[in-house]
Amino acid sequence: MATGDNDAAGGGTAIIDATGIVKDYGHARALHGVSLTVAAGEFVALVGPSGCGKTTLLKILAGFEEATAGRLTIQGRDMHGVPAAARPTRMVFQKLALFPHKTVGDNIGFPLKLQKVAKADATARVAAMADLMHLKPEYLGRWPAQLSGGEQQRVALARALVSQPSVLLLDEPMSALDAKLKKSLQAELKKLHRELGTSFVLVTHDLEEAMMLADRICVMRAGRVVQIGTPADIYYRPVDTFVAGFIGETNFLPVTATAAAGGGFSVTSPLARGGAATIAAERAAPGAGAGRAALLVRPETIGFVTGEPAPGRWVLDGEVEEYFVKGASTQYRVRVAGLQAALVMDLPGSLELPAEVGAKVAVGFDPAGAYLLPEAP
Ligand SMILES: Nc1ncnc2c1ncn2[C@@H]1O[C@H](COP(=O)(O)OP(=O)(O)OP(=O)(O)O)[C@@H](O)[C@H]1O
Repeated sequence: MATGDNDAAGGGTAIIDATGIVKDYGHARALHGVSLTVAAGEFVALVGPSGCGKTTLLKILAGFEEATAGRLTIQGRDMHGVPAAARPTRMVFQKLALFPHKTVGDNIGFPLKLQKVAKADATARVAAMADLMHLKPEYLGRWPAQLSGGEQQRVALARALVSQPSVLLLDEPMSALDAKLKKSLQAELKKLHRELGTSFVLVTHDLEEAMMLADRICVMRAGRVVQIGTPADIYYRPVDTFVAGFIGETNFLPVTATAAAGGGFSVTSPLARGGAATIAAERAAPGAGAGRAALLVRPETIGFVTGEPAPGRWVLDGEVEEYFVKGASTQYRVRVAGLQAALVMDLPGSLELPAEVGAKVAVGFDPAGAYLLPEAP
């Protein structure tokens, strides 16, 4: 779907409806009119380069920052002037904000104490939440410093969830964890989301994490939303070279496009052998038009060509610049004359390497399976 497609996934009821959110810090504009809806029970990830405004947007949803302009409703209620504590949202920060001098149990139960929940009820809810987060009962009497980093992050999650918020806002909650712990907490987070039916909005730098966890990904750039869509939309149907390049390493082949019947395009490239190729209308971004354009060719769709290429394939000649054995796959970088960046290819991993550094090679792909984008600005 194109830019501005903010409809909640699956047409569910919007729990968060943010329209035209502007945020100025002094004279600097951090958000330039951002619109986002989040459906009840949906998991949305906010991604984008450092400083693009992800955390600012999350803080506005949480009530830790007030928007300069725009309208925010949560559960149909206008949030203007509503303090964080009175919103049906809870936020988990990148840096743990656990109280060091309260026990783990008191940390988790703190929101219930504020809500003046009866002690027996609160104790039961803290125990249930600790259990859900795989925190052993004996941990409840410890100090936060006596738990590991991953366990502390689970305490922070338990504290955010104990008061049963409708929306959980997560600001890079896993960025401080090592790779293995991160993987296990990601799996737990996904399971938790499924079990609780709470809406999650996650800010992350980790694109794989966003692809794995989110129902929809919102890609931001310089205070604006560039595209909102399912992980498959964002990966296979990016609106431009920025989104395509941001979500995974990829290739852009300069092409010349002319309009073809049925809304598609006929494309040619001076760098490729194989003649004009037809790109169907559904394989062209809404902004792509006749003239100079970029063909998005994902690394996993390119292979070495030996002998006669299959009909319809485009073939480029080049030289192996580098390769990386990654286990399940091997990445090759092939220098092609006339192409700015080396062509990146991901081949299935194998014991025998198909080519060494410096080898003259031919690589090929099916242009009809590529995706046409407007030329990079
Ligand atoms: N309290 C503040 N005062 C002034 N400027 C701020 C403040 N908070 C953020 N900014 C600026 O607003 C812009 C957006 O910041 P924000 O933290 O929302 O970005 P981000 O996308 O979350 O970045 P990162 O991925 O690095 O965390 C940045 O240019 C930042 O310097």
